[in-house]
Amino acid sequence: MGEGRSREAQTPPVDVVAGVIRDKAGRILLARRTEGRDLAGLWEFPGGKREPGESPEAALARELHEELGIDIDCGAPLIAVPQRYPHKRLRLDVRMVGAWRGTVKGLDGQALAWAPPHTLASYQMPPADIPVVAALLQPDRYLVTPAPDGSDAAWLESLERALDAGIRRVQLRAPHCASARWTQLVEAAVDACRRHGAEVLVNGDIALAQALRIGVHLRAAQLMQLDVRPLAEGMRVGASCHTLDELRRAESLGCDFAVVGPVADTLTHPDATPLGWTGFAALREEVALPMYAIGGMGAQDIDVARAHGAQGIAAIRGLWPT
Ligand SMILES: Nc1nc2c([nH]c(=O)n2[C@H]2C[C@H](O)[C@@H](COP(=O)(O)OP(=O)(O)OP(=O)(O)O)O2)c(=O)[nH]1
Ligand SMILES: [Mg+2]
Repeated sequence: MGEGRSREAQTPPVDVVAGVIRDKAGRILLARRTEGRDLAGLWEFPGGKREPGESPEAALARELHEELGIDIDCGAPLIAVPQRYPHKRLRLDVRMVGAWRGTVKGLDGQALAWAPPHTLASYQMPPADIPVVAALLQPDRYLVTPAPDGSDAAWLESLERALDAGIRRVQLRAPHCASARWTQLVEAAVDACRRHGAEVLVNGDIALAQALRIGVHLRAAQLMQLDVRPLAEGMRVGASCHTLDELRRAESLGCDFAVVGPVADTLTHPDATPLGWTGFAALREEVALPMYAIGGMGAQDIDVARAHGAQGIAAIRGLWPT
């Protein structure tokens, strides 16, 4: 890290607040940034800079009144994304908009689009918006399975209970499990996940992922040895990352998301120094990937994770029914 960079790291981020506005059909409003401003031509969630002393809620209401001519009730926080751009740092605080009144108009001459949620990824957006779109569309909990230490039936029963409890993204992982037994168990688990409409990735085994047409979750060392995305587009690729180099590789390979940690102390890696939320956010702002926080996490940590730009949390113990 050069001297210029470390000085820049100390400039405080610009506080931006933006809103997710939906119509009765569930479509989401996007605005196109006008010519002559930074990031011109890209689509964004309407909003703007917070003024000194202004609350995020008041700033969002003011911006949407000025830019769109509507009056809003500010709803729940969705995600707050720290992001570094070449000439500034940003914290993009995105709120769900509850009720709103008036007729939406592009008062700054900006183009507007009502996007059905599944089309959001087809709009060109600034880097900070990639985690925002993922927060709208993808699961906030990522279950990593523990090794089956008892019977296979008991392990499958726990998986089933996790799926019943609403888990919709699962990584099948069993570091010390013999391979024939594991392959059989993976097949049964994939079946259970499909029945529940949950997405499933297998840890490390690219060939098995291809054979079963499921996703793959890359280990950090494996990630660094790859030069191309190991599965076709449409098949999920996740990656475990601990450093900025690994995150940059995950981003350049076109991984769908990364898992980053340990954020807190964890029994899985007792010797690792936790990143803390500040360390997590510092990595977060350098890449435009959806990132799950892992290490001592449970469902109760999702809100704080989202406030630091995470997609949500990943966990073994914290999400596995006992
Ligand atoms: N509103 C909004 N801004 C975003 C998004 N994503 C993203 O990177 N940004 C960046 C672009 C800008 O650098 C910054 C927002 O500043 P802005 O220039 O739009 O602020 P503003 O509406 O107050 O307008 P201005 O009068 O200061 O030009 O945040 C997004 O989804 N919505
Ligand atoms: Mg604006």
